[in-house]
Amino acid sequence: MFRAIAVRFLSKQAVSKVPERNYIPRRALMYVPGDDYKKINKAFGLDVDCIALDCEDGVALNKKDARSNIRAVLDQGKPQKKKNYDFGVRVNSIESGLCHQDLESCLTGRNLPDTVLFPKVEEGDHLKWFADEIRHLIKNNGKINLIIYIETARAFINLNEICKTAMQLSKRFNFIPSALVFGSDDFCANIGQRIHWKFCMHGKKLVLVAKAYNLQAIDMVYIEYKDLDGLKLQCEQGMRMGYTGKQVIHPGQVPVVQEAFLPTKYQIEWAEGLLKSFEEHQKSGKGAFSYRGSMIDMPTMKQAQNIMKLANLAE
Ligand SMILES: CC(C)(COP(=O)(O)OP(=O)(O)OC[C@H]1O[C@@H](n2cnc3c(N)ncnc32)[C@H](O)[C@@H]1OP(=O)(O)O)[C@@H](O)C(=O)NCCC(=O)NCCSC(=O)C[C@H](O)C(=O)O
Ligand SMILES: [Mg+2]
Repeated sequence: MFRAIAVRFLSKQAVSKVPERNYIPRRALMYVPGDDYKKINKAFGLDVDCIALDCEDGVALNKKDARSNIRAVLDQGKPQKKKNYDFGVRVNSIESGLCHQDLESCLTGRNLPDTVLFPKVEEGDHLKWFADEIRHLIKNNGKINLIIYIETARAFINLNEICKTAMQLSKRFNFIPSALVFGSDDFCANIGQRIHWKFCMHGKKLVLVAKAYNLQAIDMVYIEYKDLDGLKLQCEQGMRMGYTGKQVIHPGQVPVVQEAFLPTKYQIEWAEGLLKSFEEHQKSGKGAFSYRGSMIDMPTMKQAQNIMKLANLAE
């Protein structure tokens, strides 16, 4: 009796451990240097899922007052576009000594950004620091999404602990963990390498852990920004690994990435047909059946649902 109650209690705990979240599309996550008004205005005219005004690496060390520009942009209110988009601010890392000033500037004005992008997170304690900061800074029950950057060897070693801490803290503090980003450029610098195409193993680990915690996984930046064929190829590789989006640094990259992280017409047609067929077979009492030469059952049906969900959300 006691065991049955304990099992029921534990399984309830396990189920509620990783919450479902509202899905905010972030196929292209576009950086815009926060000190550059011209680029900021340009970005607001683009059809892009996520705009991240940057205080960190896209901004020179002697221009770190970018945070004041960003505050001014936030105070004017989020520019409205035909389609909603995620409006974020990437602050500097804790280690830089600039993070507190960035957060103070960007989170205490008239309007909050939708999302804070938090670079170079290496351990759970970094998130405790962050949670404590925003507890003091954000007023009136405001809440933000949090995107966590994984870009050092230590971060990869501590990945599970980082996500677990984020989940636990989010129950008590005013942020919602939304995504992990693979900061491959910083990762290369951290481990003393130059070329990052070979780091699939780490990229896969990031996807795996992100999915375990219902987080989006956002892939590496492609710095050869004029090579759109190479970008497309890398998007496809990332998508096949399970990434849901990619970092972008130039307007020319946006349409390629936005398109690449959508299901193709063929996939949508396949999924629609499969779902219809699945329903009919369920009614006639068949769990498994044949569809266009493949065996279909519950997991394949869920894959088809994922495709349709993505297609509908990004419309
Ligand atoms: C890479 C760039 C420095 C190139 O800039 P530029 O020479 O100005 O490019 P173009 O002349 O081709 O630009 C054409 C027009 O587009 C505007 N533009 C360019 N980039 C952006 C942008 N990011 N956002 C908005 N608008 C942009 C130009 O102003 C031109 O406008 P117009 O004259 O009206 O036609 C530049 O693209 C750039 O600075 N990109 C951002 C760099 C950046 O943010 N880097 C850091 C992020 S990457 C990262 O952090 C990776 C991760 O952390 C890791 O560790 O891996
Ligand atoms: Mg980085």
